[in-house]
Amino acid sequence: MEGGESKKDGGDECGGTIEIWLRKHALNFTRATRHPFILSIRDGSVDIASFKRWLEQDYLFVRAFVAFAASVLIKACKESENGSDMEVLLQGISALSDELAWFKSEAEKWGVSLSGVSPQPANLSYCRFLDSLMSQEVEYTVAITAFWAIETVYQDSFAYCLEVESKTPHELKETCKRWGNAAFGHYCRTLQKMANRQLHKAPGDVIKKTEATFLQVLDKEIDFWNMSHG
Ligand SMILES: Cc1ncc(CO)c(N)n1
Repeated sequence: MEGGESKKDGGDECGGTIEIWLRKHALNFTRATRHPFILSIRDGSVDIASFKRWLEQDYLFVRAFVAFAASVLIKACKESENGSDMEVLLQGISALSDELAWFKSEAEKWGVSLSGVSPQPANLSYCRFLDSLMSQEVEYTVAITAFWAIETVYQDSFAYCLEVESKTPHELKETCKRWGNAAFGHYCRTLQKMANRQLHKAPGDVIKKTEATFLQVLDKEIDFWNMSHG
């Protein structure tokens, strides 16, 4: 399909299935990673009430995301022929533990109480979608690609807010660095290789299902950013 027969990972940075999809669905990807909320952080015009709403809702999302990450880890242990997938995902889960602690301290910094927050409809819908991907019937290929996409939307969005020309307010730099930093970028590229490797050996129906799931993730991410408008 993509010709890279000599590559054991099923495709290099420009020739894997994921790279093809990123080109094919560039508009959707851009909508998810260059959302008005992100643009407002980058140009310094961000409404702090919107930021606080995002912070509250994302804390709840990350708690649900931990369970999804655990389900992807289990699939990797059972299905991946590559033992290093499990190690990458285990490290990712350990980073999510730091992330939850970070949300708590960040909320305190902004005077936001996380204990009484209830999830908004877009958040509930995203969490239900994650739940559906946790089922045993969902292939590792589908799950690891969704996992990659979820992390990558944040990486790409927040890295954009850290570019030299950006006017991101100082108080939000730390938030942007959480996902926009180079190490997180490297982690996302590792996840991308893992997804590509799976897709390279997947049957056609699973590839189709994975592409549809990727597009669903992008839609859910856009709806999630929309919540910040209140
Ligand atoms: C909604 C959302 N998508 C992706 C991430 C990345 O972990 C996050 N924290 N929240």
